[in-house]
Amino acid sequence: MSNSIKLPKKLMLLGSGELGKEFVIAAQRLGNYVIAVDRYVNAPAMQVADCAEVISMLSADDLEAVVTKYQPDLIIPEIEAIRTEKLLEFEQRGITVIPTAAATNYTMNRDRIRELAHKELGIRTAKYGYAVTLEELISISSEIGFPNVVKPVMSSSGKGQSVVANQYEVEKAWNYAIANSRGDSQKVIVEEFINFEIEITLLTIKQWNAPTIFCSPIGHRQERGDYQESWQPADISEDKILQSQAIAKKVTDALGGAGIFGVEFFITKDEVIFSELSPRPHDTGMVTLISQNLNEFELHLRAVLGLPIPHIEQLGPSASAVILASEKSDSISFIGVAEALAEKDVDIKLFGKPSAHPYRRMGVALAKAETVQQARDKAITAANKVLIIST
Ligand SMILES: Nc1ncnc2c1ncn2[C@@H]1O[C@H](COP(=O)(O)OP(=O)(O)OP(=O)(O)O)[C@@H](O)[C@H]1O
Ligand SMILES: NCC(=O)N[C@@H]1O[C@H](COP(=O)([O-])[O-])[C@@H](O)[C@H]1O
Ligand SMILES: [Mg+2]
Repeated sequence: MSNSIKLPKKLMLLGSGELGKEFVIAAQRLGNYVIAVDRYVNAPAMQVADCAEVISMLSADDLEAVVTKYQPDLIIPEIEAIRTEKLLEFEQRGITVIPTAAATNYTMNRDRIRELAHKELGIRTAKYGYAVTLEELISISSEIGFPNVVKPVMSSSGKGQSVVANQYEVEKAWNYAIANSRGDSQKVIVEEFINFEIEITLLTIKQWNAPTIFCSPIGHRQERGDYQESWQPADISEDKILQSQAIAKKVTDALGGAGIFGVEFFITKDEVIFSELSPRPHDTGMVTLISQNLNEFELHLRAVLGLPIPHIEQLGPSASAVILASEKSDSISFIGVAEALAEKDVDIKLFGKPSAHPYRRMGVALAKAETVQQARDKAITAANKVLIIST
């Protein structure tokens, strides 16, 4: 099989943030040619790619222009906000879209992936409903009960998401969701609030010509719907790992194609509840930059190129903690990196984003230790040492 794979390949990355940057590094190490595309100049992955293009990825015309210009072998989406109907057209023209054009379309809309998982595949999810007006949201919220979680169907990283404690907070949640919805979508999903013991990401690697394989589960903690820290391995029972693997296999088989998927679950005392998934490396999976022999970006690359993955090794208790900006700035420096790196088994990645705004993720601290708790403490301590200053 491997003899038939000819390198280098020409890869077009749609979205060039921190996840893309690590993917480009992995791709470059095998000599591939990468065109990094995003909506702004000097995005992290552009800094390490062969060339860069700044376009609106929601514009079919812009996508057509870059694809015509470069004629890539593969198109690799890195974010959700892409005109996915256009990807379908590229796929029909013979360009491989990762994992498939249909999968990117399913997962950019919370309602589409939810209907696939729950209605078509019969997978357990939180109770949910949809609303396109405030009146509908008021009515569906009282059916679902309180507390519940309201999210725009088109958003990511917690944008527009809020936990609603009672009926008096519904209007505020509606306004917040609509104001932070991607594109012109006016649809929100309201979900039963799951009081989970832990939430996990199960990195699931779907291969062209080999069985689906899994990484050890990653535990994580979120605030404002956005990831703050993650750790591996997550302490959950073997039985629940097998249940989550079975669900991840079912959903990723339905989506098809090849690549890594970050499949998110809520784990309660008795249940494994499917939440959502990314058809690409996952932010919480950045912990694999320190915790595995092959990180999630190298795994994604191997899977999409059809290269073998003979063995994934988990290297012991590990954690990641985010480095967030607190202010708006177009000119950024960091201090404290030396102090953070002075600790054994700590690493820092700064993404090189050209501008900051409150809560924007600018870097990540990684740590390994004897126990998961120690690794988490170490990663958080390191992240706190790094200070972002405007220059
Ligand atoms: N029904 C729910 N019950 C409890 N917590 C929830 C629920 N839905 C979401 N959350 C919390 O909010 C976080 C973000 O939600 P979700 O993953 O749906 O949003 P997202 O915007 O797609 O995030 P990302 O793009 O970073 O994965 C979850 O990881 C979880 O911590
Ligand atoms: N949860 C999805 C996620 O983490 N995506 C990552 O964040 C970047 C956008 O960052 P920005 O908003 O700071 O530009 C994306 O390009 C991707 O790398
Ligand atoms: Mg999520």
